[in-house]
Amino acid sequence: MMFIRPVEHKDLDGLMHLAKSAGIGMTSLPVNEERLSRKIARSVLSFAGELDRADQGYVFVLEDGETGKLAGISAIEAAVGLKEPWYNYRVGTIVHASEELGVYSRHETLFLSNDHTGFSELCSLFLHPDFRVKRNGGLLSKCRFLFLAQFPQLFGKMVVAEMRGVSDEAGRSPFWEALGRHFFSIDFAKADYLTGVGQKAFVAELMPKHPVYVDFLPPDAQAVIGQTHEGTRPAVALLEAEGFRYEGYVDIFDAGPTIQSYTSDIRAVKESRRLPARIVDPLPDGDKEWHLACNDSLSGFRAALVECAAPQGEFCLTPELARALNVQDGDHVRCVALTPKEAV
Ligand SMILES: NC(=[NH2+])NCCC[C@H](N)C(=O)O
Repeated sequence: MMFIRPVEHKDLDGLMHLAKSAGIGMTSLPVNEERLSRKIARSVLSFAGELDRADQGYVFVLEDGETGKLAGISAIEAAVGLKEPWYNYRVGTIVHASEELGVYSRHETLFLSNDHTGFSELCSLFLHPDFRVKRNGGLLSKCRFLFLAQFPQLFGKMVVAEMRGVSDEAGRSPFWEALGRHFFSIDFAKADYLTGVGQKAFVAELMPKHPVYVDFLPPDAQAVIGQTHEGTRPAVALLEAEGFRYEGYVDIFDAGPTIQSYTSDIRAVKESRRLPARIVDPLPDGDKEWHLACNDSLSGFRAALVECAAPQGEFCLTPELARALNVQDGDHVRCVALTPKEAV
């Protein structure tokens, strides 16, 4: 059985293995033992409640219960931008009008913003290719919503996710070539890597200081503003089904969209319920659908998928599931249907 738990120090080898299969370009999972152990250590301290909000990052791993292998990773930053500025472009409007001359023109304009300061961020999702089957991606991504629902005090009122923007196979981003390139004089991949590993001072030093009129960018750069990289579209669809929306914020480097939702409006947060667990074997009959379930514990957090009938007043688990979630009969679990009803 596949289940989710917080990352632990013993997972370093497993993470290195995942990082190798992710290849370059996945900046949140560098093939670098030192960085990965730092990432683990920070998460372990976060789950233990020993860090300030500005430093907290929660990393989850998907474990194959039979083999003990790590199948994937996902994470939430508690609050971005509280130590260093967090940047986006807001795609806004400037109107130039002169009644006297009978001129009215409206210009899409990119404004550098720190508007997402203090928001929580979904990040670092990676599922090993061998495990890209059977709802594993959904479990890895959506377990974070049960965690948000269970521990709202740890997170911001809004959750954002930065989606990868358009670039070609060689990693060339039309938006970067049109804009960033002139100011940073390095490749997109290098700039992306540096911010990914937390070296961000150069952004403040080198970013253009004035709003950028979109009309003045070449057409291929204009065309990718707010557009998602092909490979990332399934992730966008999954988050949109949970209520995430594009609200006009894009990445400063590749202009990929940032999608966002009020934490309490996320479908899986809003619809999740806390119910007493009942351990039974077999599960009661009825029209079965997939549910996400998690236990009540912060440092011992566990989540898994259960195929069961819509729960009525209690949540029925097999002994095997109860072991995976580390719950006893009568403990509480939080649960929600995996897929929104309208998507079935
Ligand atoms: N694709 C990128 N690496 N963009 C730059 C980082 C953007 C991110 N919002 C930050 O401020 O850290």
